[in-house]
Amino acid sequence: MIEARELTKTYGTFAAVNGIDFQVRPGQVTGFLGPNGAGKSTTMRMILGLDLPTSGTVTVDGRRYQGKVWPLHEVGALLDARAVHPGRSAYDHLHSLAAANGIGRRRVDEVLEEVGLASVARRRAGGFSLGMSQRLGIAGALLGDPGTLLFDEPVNGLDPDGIHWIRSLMRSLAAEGRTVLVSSHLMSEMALTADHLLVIGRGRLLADTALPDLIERFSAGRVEVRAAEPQRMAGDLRAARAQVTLEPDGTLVVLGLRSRRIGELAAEHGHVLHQLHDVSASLEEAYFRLTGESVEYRAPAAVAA
Ligand SMILES: Nc1ncnc2c1ncn2[C@@H]1O[C@H](COP(=O)(O)OP(=O)(O)OP(=O)(O)O)[C@@H](O)[C@H]1O
Repeated sequence: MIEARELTKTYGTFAAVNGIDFQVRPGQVTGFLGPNGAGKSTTMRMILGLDLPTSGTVTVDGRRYQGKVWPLHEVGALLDARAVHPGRSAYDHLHSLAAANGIGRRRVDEVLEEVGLASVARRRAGGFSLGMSQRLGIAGALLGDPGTLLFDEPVNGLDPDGIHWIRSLMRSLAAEGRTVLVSSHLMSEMALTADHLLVIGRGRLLADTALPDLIERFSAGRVEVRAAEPQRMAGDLRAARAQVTLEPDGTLVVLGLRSRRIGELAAEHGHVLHQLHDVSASLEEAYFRLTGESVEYRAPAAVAA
């Protein structure tokens, strides 16, 4: 379990992380989401002890970082996949990490196999593609078989096969009872991987929620109706104080009445309905609405000529 209390990191007067509280529980994948510059990497660096909080605390399994980087058998992390000496082979890189942590050679072979790099283990890491570097970084995180794992943007540079692989890896690590925190700025990717979400924007926590609850929160009771007589149906719905929009394809988008009541109303007025369904927000939509105010770097809107 990772636990942050009032966690804050300031650079001069700028608060990159601004008094956030959260728990990352074992046995599930927790997605850490937010726009560029939201404070995800800074938070992860503080969890790992690579950066000290300006104030507040963060603990891993109830313990505070004690001035040394967490040993690999406690916390494994993928932060910057390119942070490998370019002249070293994948094997040598992992072996030196292993040796510094009292981990045997056999485990190096195991993780190389697990991440699919066994056949290129003797090649220079400097010649690796971004996807291969990501795999090497992940191998480093797994080396000590730790109970807590942090992955910063792990699918960067991976092809669809690689993306699928990393999703299953995260899920199986969580299923083994480990604590897994994965950062991303892509909601669509997290939708397929995470059980729980922490959403951050401008250094503040915007949501700490199970995935379905986030969707529910932004769905706002929108109902779509297709009726044999859309105009007459719209009139009857408006008379019942609903807000109704008639789309060009004849669909009525209704706000302010639940689908059950709309069905009853249709029966009362003798309408034939072809479709009646509650529209839930997509996760992407929920995310954009949640973070809309906190996007730091946005392309300027096109100026009309
Ligand atoms: N060493 C530093 N000195 C000054 N400002 C910093 C430093 N490190 C980070 N920041 C600022 O803190 C904010 C948060 O950065 P951080 O890298 O944590 O964001 P992020 O959510 O990981 O973004 P991204 O998705 O782009 O990686 C940014 O505005 C960044 O410019």
